[in-house]
Amino acid sequence: MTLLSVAHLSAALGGRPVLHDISFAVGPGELVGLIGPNGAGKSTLLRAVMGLTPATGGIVLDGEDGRVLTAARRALKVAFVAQNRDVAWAMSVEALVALGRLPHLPRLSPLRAADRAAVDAAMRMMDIEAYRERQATALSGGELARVLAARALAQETPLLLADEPAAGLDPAHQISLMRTFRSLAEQGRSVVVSTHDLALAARSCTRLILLDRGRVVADGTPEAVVTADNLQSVYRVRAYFGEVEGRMIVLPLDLSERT
Ligand SMILES: Nc1ncnc2c1ncn2[C@@H]1O[C@H](COP(=O)(O)OP(=O)(O)OP(=O)(O)O)[C@@H](O)[C@H]1O
Repeated sequence: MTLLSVAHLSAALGGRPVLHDISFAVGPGELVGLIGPNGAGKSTLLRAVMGLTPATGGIVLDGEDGRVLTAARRALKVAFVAQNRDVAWAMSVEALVALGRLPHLPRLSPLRAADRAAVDAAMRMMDIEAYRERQATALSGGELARVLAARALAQETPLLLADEPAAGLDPAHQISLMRTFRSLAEQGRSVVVSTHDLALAARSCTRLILLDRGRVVADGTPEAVVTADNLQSVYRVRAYFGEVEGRMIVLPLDLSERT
């Protein structure tokens, strides 16, 4: 069983090929880290899965053809935390998080008890209850990032895609975000999260997909993907590798001297 399946996906932006023949499937229980250098195609891939960027190839979301899903139906299957954190309107944090419930509500209906519970739970998970009444446009970068993640969590979809959601978060909130994602996966959902934090990805994710210049160059366990060779050939860095509490540690140290 898969919640997301991508087959031979290719995309071009501004007339330039950006994704080349990408195929993978993600099943319930997986927390997949999407890694790769700047410009590798991580955002384009996530946006293509969401139907926000034109692409060729197959996309199946929770058993339905992603190419023909209506926006309303898609919103019941997949939530998206975008890299762009612009908020257009000065609304309260609580109202913004509650937008995540719209796909579940009949048109113009007020929130029901279950919707309020989902909003409260999402705010608790992202530690933003103290900002409930604050204007979303008057938060710090990391606070706003947690609010936007909470909106996606409130959507309670089987599949969650998040584009660099940990960027700008302090260490405690980064760890707690990844714990939340891990716990969603353990409940049988699928999460795909892009990040540049190789250490966090290696520690938290059940699987990593490494993109380079629009192609999948490695896909497997963190130990199989975050290797000295891959860091050298894809990121051009050398790193320290270790293990603490049974989990992998990786710390980029310097630019690679090998060519
Ligand atoms: N609107 C656009 N028009 C043309 N090229 C684009 C456009 N948006 C992105 N690109 C190019 O597509 C490639 C993939 O970009 P993408 O944003 O998917 O990479 P990324 O892996 O998410 O990068 P980053 O880690 O820097 O966020 C890059 O080379 C980028 O310059």
